[in-house]
Amino acid sequence: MDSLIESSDTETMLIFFMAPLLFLFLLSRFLCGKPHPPGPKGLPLIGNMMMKKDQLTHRGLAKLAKQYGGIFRLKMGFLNIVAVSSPDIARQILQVHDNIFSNRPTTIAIRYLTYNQADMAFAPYGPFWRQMRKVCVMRLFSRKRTESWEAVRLEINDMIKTVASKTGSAVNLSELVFRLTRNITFRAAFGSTRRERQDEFIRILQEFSELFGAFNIADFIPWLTWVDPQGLSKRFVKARASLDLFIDTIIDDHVEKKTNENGCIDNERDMVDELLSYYSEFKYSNESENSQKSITLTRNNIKAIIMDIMFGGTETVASGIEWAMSELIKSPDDLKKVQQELNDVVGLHRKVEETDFDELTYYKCCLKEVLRLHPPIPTIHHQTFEDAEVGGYYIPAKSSVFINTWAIGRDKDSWEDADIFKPSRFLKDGMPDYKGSNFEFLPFGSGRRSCPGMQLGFYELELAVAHLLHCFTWDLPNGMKLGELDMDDKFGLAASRASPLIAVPTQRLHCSLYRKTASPLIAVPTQRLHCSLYPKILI
Ligand code: HEM
Repeated sequence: MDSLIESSDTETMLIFFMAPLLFLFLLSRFLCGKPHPPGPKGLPLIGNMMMKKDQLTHRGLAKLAKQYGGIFRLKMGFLNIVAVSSPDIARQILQVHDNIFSNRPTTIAIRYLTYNQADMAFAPYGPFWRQMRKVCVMRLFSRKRTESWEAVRLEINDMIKTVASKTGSAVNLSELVFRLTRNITFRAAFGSTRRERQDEFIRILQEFSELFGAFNIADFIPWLTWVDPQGLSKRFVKARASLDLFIDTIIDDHVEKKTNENGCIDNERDMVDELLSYYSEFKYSNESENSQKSITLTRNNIKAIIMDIMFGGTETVASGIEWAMSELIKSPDDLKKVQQELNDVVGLHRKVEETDFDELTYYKCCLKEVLRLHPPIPTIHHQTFEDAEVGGYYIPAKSSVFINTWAIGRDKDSWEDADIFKPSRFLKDGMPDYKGSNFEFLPFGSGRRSCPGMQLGFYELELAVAHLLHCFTWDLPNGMKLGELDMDDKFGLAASRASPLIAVPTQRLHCSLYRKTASPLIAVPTQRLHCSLYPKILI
């Protein structure tokens, strides 16, 4: 009897809780009148969570798009995911309905490790994000901030010297370029000091990277957050504590330097100096958009922005350089054309300079082709503020939207021989550019949340690859044939090569051009003229 009462109680409870939800669901469908996008059928409650991990990568999603179309839906527990791989739907999301789709989805790891979205990349779309973006674009990534551009040149110089010392032997190019971009970002963010602590910082970044990528069931079934079944919380706390320890000492040093020197000397300013100046320059308030507004950055803001730069600007650029070298080594005709162009425009008696790029037409086509085939961030993640309608489908508020730029760059309707490396396609007039106005080519995204570091990132890519190709010719090691070069990618923060790129450099350009400082001129003087002609001036 008791159990009968209990079961009928449970049913009543279920009806009590479920009925309003069902009613709201039917009401929203009635009001909206549009169907959800198609997609694979899932199980009750968990939806498509049993899908294999690789089905959720850019390649897996592209496969599903062949079955369900350019927009489809996945249900992961309580989370609604919409995957897009059609240029036209991407345009509707990033341009036509940009205001509705400008939020970023977050996870428990992201929220904790960004000090509750105190950064720019994950800040909710709104006045705070706008201010943070203004600070970053105007003060950190601007072309006027010559220190960042100088950091790129200095570190590339060092990298070339390292390669020159290894000519004739196999070089792990992947490792080399990842070290290069980490060094550039570290120098731009913290200045040239503190190098001895760089390894410590890299270990912190690696732990952050693992935690960002870890599958956390509580992200999909929120009531499991309190249970923390995978025990991730302890790792989050430890990772953030080690970042606090690391950056707090750097911030303290900068504050001390500022106090001692009564402000920094302009050409010594690193990104931490720039951010510190926002302690006093602005005061942020939550007032309306048009009111007089200012921003004060807290230590947490500074730490979170520095991590944005480390994650946004390191693996992305390294992956671009690594793929450019891979594609060109695999395609000797294109490599020959690029090196001939470098000979014609630059010659072999000086280093390639930024001013040469306008004339390096074929080289620039190669870089665009690399970004088309291997966009470093292969899926861009956005989130809806409110219910929306796209492509005739209903997209509920708070859906995560994954724009598969990897699949879009290989879309057969937009690109001839879409899977083939063919830089010459970009020689034709009217070909899409990478800057965000062509939706069949979106390596830096488009619209409000597009990449603010595009100019700096492209400069690093352009300069590093040009130097590597101008100074050296590259061959595969141990007689490896071109067809044997593995071109698989792996899914992480950036879609880098699955296996490292190893190649053997042979010198083309004299590397004395890459000496850090010219060696001093030493000579022995013998007198010709009598020195009384140069009397000391008597005061
Ligand atoms: C080849 C190099 C790079 C590529 C391909 C790249 C690509 C991207 C993409 C696709 C996005 C997302 C756009 C969207 O959501 O619509 C993004 C955002 C972002 N990138 Fe980059 N990026 C590169 C270099 C950099 C560099 C050098 C930095 C900083 C130093 C940087 C900082 C950021 C930040 C902070 C965001 C978030 C912007 C926001 O949410 O408002 N990126 N990037």
